[in-house]
Amino acid sequence: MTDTIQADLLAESDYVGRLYARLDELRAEKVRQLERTRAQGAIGTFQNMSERDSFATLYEDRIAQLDAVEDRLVFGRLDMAGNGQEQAEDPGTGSSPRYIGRIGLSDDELNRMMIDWRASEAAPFYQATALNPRGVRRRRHLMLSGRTVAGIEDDVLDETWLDEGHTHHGEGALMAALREKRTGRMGDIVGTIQAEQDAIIRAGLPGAVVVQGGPGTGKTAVALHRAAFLLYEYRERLKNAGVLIVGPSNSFMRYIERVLPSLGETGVVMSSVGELYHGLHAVPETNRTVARLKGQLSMAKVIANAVRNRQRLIPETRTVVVEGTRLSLTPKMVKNARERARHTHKPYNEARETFVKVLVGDLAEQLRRKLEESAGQSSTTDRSYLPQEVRESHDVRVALNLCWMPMTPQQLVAELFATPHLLAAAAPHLKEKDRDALYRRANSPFTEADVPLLDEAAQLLGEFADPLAGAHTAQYEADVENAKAALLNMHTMLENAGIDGVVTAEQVAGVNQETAARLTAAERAVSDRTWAYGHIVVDEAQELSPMQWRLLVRRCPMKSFTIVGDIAQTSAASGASSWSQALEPFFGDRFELEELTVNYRTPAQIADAAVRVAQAAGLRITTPQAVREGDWPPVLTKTTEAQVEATLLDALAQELEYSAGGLQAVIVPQQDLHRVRAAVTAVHGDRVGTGSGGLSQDIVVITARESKGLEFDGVLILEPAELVDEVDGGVGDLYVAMTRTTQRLHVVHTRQLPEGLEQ
Ligand SMILES: Nc1ncnc2c1ncn2[C@@H]1O[C@H](COP(=O)(O)OP(=O)(O)OP(=O)(O)O)[C@@H](O)[C@H]1O
Repeated sequence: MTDTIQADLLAESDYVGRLYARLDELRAEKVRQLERTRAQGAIGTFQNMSERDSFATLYEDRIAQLDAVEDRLVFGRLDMAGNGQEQAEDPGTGSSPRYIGRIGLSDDELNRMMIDWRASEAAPFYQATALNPRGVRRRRHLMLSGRTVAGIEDDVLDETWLDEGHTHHGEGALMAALREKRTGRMGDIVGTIQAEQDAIIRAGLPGAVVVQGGPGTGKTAVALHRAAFLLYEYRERLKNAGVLIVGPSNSFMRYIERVLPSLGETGVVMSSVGELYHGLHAVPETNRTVARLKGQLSMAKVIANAVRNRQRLIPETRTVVVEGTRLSLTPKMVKNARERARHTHKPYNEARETFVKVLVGDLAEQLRRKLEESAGQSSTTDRSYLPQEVRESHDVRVALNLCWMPMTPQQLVAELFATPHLLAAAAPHLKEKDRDALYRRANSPFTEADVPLLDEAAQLLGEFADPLAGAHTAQYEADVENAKAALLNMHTMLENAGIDGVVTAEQVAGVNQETAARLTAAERAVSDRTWAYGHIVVDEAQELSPMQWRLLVRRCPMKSFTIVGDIAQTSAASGASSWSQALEPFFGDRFELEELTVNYRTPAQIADAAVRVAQAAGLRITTPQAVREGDWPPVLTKTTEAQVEATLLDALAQELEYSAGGLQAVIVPQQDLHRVRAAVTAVHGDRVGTGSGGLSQDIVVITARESKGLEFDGVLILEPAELVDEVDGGVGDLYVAMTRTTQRLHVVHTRQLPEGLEQ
């Protein structure tokens, strides 16, 4: 190492040390503040306690944020043609540097020490080029090892600096980042964001931005960095509304979950499409016909019909007994009450209150007349208790419920698909064979395709509050019961101390509601189906059905979206075949289409094979330019049915040697998943995981569908022809599977290979 490099590494390490010292100081200060707040104890009024809790949460969040930015706190330095706004002059270069890092840092006197990568002053770090240097003389990447600078990469944009001796080059910060072993968790790319990516990340908040890009072009990375940017740039606007990030599966959400915290953002709501209906963990929909049918926009009408059909008339007069008096409930009375209830235009469960009120009033009037006739009393007698008697009559409850039963979305959807005549009435436009395909037992688990239908039903049904029952919600009643039990002990203590009656169970239950009001936007948003987000990021968006789009647009009425995906990777039966077709019903033509063109993940030799397979099958794809050639072409191993398992295990052993501690995926057809996982586990034990794997597991056995969005150092595919067959002959899943690797691809097959795979 030359003396200049050595000296620069030391000088930079010195500065970086000061940045970390500042981070430690801030952290210690917040820890002290938190301890002081907690030490105030659980005394004082509810308001004091609630303020104390709010401060404690604030400090805890800040400490978590400061902890999360520890790794590679700073990664860049810009030497600008001085404009008086920079940090203190560097005596070595005579320039005024800007350090770029994960968050902004200032010293005690408010002198800027490091700029947040999202600030506009940091933008030239990502955007400056030799042609348009934007005032940058030198861009420096700092590669950290712990808290010291282990490497420097320079990019000189001012040619007068080229001879100064203060420039260092290696393989490049980007290449070094791409060479790193995968951990099963996505990392941030904040130090090496490329210009075409940066332009998308920094696009404004309003409107919908669609990012189309082939495999490995950084769509997911860009989407997440954009979320972090928007939260920084539009903090005030997004603070209360929050940002929702939606991805295809739980393993994908686990794969990306650490990126935003590492960028200093913790308050984002993340959800797979199967979890979008609060409290429900929907399973994947494996029946492609069902997925296609339930994904169609016409399902909204089916659900609306199903709700309407639950408001029934009665064919003939029915007798109901109230306190021994026989009353008549006529078809006309029910029809009139239904009309009045529908006229309120309220959701089903809320409109039911009107329905019940009208009929209870009518029946109470009938009862009054009958009582007066039989007793011969005048109408001045107080009869105001009669409606209550009518409400409490068992007969009346049964009769009214039969006409207009209060319902949950789960009940409505489960009964709709389990009861052929209900479906026939709600979906007359469907062919009988399609309705038969949709049939399933009432207790079957809900699938991802049901999620938007449940959401639609919830929208139309509204809150469940039974006017035939008490005024409070079940949750409130439960809270009061809990509080009563908790207070019993306390009252004894207070009585002993000569005081009582200070708090009631109702007050304590009320505090629960206040607590709910103090939760962060993110926490409230998760549990509130009607929450309107300020921005939604959708990853693998090509897979969404029209009904899923409808749900998401409802969650963000401002239609501020970042939508990333690759049309060529569509495999869902109800997924998109073009962005305009998918988005037109919701956004019209009001969306910006951006394209990413460089594949950072898959080496060219393997990416080319994937492109050949896609093109041979007639898939229209954009072919991104791979940044690396790679050391290995795809390895193809043919075997027989009898030998397939042994061959696969041999191939895996070989690949594990190559990947040497990296993450290895075995991607198999759905039908072979359990068998292969068992066989691989028998040999490799608890090294074998599912989903994206984890730090302790370096072998992952999954289906092509599950591999969507993930990446591995090596990929071993079993029977590609089967991956094609299981999605009705589409090559989308095989294309996805082939492009998950950063290094090697090995294919084991007994059947003929799909066209294009062999060179
Ligand atoms: N600018 C960059 N610097 C360093 N690494 C990058 C950069 N851009 C992308 N990458 C890396 O390339 C890989 C692929 O990125 P990402 O998963 O975001 O791509 P994608 O377009 O979503 O892929 P796919 O559609 O195939 O799932 C990731 O490991 C990511 O960290």
